[in-house]
Amino acid sequence: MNAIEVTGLTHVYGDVVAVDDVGFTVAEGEVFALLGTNGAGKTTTLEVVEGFLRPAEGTVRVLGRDPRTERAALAPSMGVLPQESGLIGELTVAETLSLWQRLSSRKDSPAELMDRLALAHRADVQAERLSGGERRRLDVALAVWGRPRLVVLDEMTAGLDPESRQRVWALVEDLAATGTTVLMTTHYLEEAEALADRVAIMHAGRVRVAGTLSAVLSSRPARITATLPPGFPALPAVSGTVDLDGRALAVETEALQDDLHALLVWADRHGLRLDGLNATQASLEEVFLELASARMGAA
Ligand SMILES: Nc1ncnc2c1ncn2[C@@H]1O[C@H](COP(=O)(O)OP(=O)(O)OP(=O)(O)O)[C@@H](O)[C@H]1O
Repeated sequence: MNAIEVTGLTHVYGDVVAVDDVGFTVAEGEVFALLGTNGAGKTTTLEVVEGFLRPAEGTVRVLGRDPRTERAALAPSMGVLPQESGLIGELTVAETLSLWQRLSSRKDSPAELMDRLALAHRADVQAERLSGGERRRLDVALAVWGRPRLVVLDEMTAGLDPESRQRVWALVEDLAATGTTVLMTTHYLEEAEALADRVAIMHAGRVRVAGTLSAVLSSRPARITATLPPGFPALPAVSGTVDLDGRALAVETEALQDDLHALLVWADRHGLRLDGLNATQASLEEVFLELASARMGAA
């Protein structure tokens, strides 16, 4: 079953079309990352999924329910991390978690969560006195409280140092391993690479590319680079685009295996060494930047 089904979603603020005919599904137990440029419509999409916004058009089902009209019924199954912190400034970390213990129908261990998110030494500090990263970690603790069936995480590691980011990743990996569905946004592409089963890249309100990470990456040309030896003979025929700058060879290709094979056979036949030979798939960052710049240019 799909945990989330979004079809034809459009949302407008005044005359700004923030989300324009967006559709995607997230299977139960899947980690799905929405990526995109600033203002692409990610938070708006999440807020519709969370039931906070009524879309202008389209349908959204979350765990089989309408998140706007059935929010109360969904609450026990869904944890939400908004982009902006919603903590009560006067409450300490420990008080915040024990309040959650009383309010939530899900049970969890404040001590364990504080430990996992490196907040134990800050247990008696008021939320308003925490650092930005500590507040974010406390927000994350509330979102994952009691291992909900579904968590929606908007920029969960924004402003976190690398060690804290690793802790949050470990928490999300652990949730996913026990079957929680995760819908997340992030500006850190390595975060999507580390955690997500599938990604969708949004730009200007639309989903431009979606799929598994390997499908998204293989939709873009791969690259072979090498330094050719002095006086190298004529290059072999390859299907990709060859860029030769002196002895520096770069080939952009949709057929990485075939073109690499052709180059290696050619080098072998002529007894050549290809210094610094490197063959790589496009990175998520390349896909992202290419989409953003192409679409902006076209806009
Ligand atoms: N409350 C609002 N009123 C008017 N316009 C809004 C409002 N919230 C968002 N927008 C506009 O809607 C568009 C999408 O914004 P949204 O916050 O969904 O994007 P985002 O992808 O989450 O961006 P970011 O990565 O910067 O957080 C932007 O053009 C934004 O300026």
